Amino acid sequence: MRTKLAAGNWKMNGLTQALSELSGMEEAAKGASEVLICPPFTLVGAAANAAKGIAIGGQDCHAESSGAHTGDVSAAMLKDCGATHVIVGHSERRTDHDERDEDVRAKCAAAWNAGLVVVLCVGESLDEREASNTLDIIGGQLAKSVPDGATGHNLVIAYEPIWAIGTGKVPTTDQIGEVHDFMRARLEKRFGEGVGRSVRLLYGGSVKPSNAAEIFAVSNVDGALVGGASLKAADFVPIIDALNAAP
Ligand SMILES: O=C[C@H](O)COP(=O)(O)O
Repeated sequence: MRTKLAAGNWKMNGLTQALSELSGMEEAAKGASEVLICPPFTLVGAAANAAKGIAIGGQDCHAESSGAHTGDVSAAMLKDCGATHVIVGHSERRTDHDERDEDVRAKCAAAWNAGLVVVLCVGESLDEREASNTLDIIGGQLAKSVPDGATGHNLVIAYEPIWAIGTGKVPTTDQIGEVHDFMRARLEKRFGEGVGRSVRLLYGGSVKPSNAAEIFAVSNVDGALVGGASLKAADFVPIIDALNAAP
């Protein structure tokens, strides 16, 4: 049985005052689902100290554990200040920082070396979907981005169609289910049924209180990676509640 996961990615949002939102999420986080918030680097340590019953993660890490990389943060540094998870391969990193699957793979391995759980993002562009290439793209990203050594404890995959991020556009539940079933099958084939069935698969892209329950009812959807609607407890709590109530 996979424990469901409600993950919030605050992206480049949040000053110190934003930490007050965490306390508003704590009651909902007592439910059956795990709750994870990934604030900007500047708030990771403070969030880890403040949060009760909520896991804290980074939004990226460097592939090396230390060295001359001005402005970067290593997985070991995230772990050291209280993070338990890290997002890697988000499409905004792939676009803004030209990250390729090989980079994502190296970051994932570095995070595992530091003892962090990785939330690894995959997803197709609108052009790729309209060309009916979605499953090829997702299959390629999974093959190239995920290192050997995955387990249900160290890896979470987030399917985030790029065209659905921050746009209010959401795939149909059939489209989400098709990709999630495909990812499950690919993970089972590569890592064996035991591991493949234990890796949690999140959906991300314009998840809101109004559509969360419908998305969480889709087969092989084990939770969500939520951007905008994770910034405020008033928006995120109904999503956590919907996940707690999901079949
Ligand atoms: O990491 C989160 C995703 O990019 C989704 O963002 P969004 O919920 O604002 O569409």
